[in-house]
Amino acid sequence: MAEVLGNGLSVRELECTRAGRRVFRGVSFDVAPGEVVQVRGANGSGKSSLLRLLCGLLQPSCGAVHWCSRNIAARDAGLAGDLAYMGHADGLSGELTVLENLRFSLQVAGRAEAEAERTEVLHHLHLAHRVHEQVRHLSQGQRRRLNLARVVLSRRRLWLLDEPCAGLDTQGEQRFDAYLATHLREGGLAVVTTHRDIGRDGPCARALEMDCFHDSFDTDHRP
Ligand SMILES: Nc1ncnc2c1ncn2[C@@H]1O[C@H](COP(=O)(O)OP(=O)(O)OP(=O)(O)O)[C@@H](O)[C@H]1O
Repeated sequence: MAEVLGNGLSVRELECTRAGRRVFRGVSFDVAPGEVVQVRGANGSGKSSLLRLLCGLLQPSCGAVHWCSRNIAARDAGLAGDLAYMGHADGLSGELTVLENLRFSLQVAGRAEAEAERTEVLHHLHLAHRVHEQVRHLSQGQRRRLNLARVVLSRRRLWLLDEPCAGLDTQGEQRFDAYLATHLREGGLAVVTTHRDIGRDGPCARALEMDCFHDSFDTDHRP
């Protein structure tokens, strides 16, 4: 196996099979500190599946993911303590308020003390006036903003974000871009699925086209 990064994410010859069907194979790439990889591709090409493999929620049928040179399949690679994952489902409790949801997440992330920072981020994401409302009363875009607040405040090194801008308005997208830029500047890493052009002008931004990793006879995912 080719050498893996000692301080980042290394993906080698990754193959994904779901319900007995191969989704993709031969995916290899590295993400070093300060870099973002933008995962692109047609519907069903495996973008979400890739992210779930990267954080260990799915097991690969072939290949491996290494975090700081340790295989995440070993479960002791330290990935859980470094990872902020945003999936399609937001994982928020509709019964709890914005503040209660955030407090709970930050406690789990070991960042319960980040109160001043929390206030600032909520203000920046235009959620400050909704903190005592139940999350079930928020719009989809507001829920996405709250999820973004969770990711930002977790201060984890590795962001794995699945369509983080879905439902965000233009201002929300700009806020996301700003937080991502700060994260990278501070040495963070990110893998992001999105159809928007994020970070493409940055020196370390790279696109990963999932449509390149399918069997030629499998046309199910093609537009
Ligand atoms: N829970 C599941 N069980 C079995 N197969 C699944 C499951 N989830 C997704 N798949 C299949 O895996 C393939 C890739 O799906 P995935 O959601 O990763 O694609 P995607 O590129 O993220 O799609 P989209 O752009 O529509 O969100 C699809 O063919 C899909 O049918």
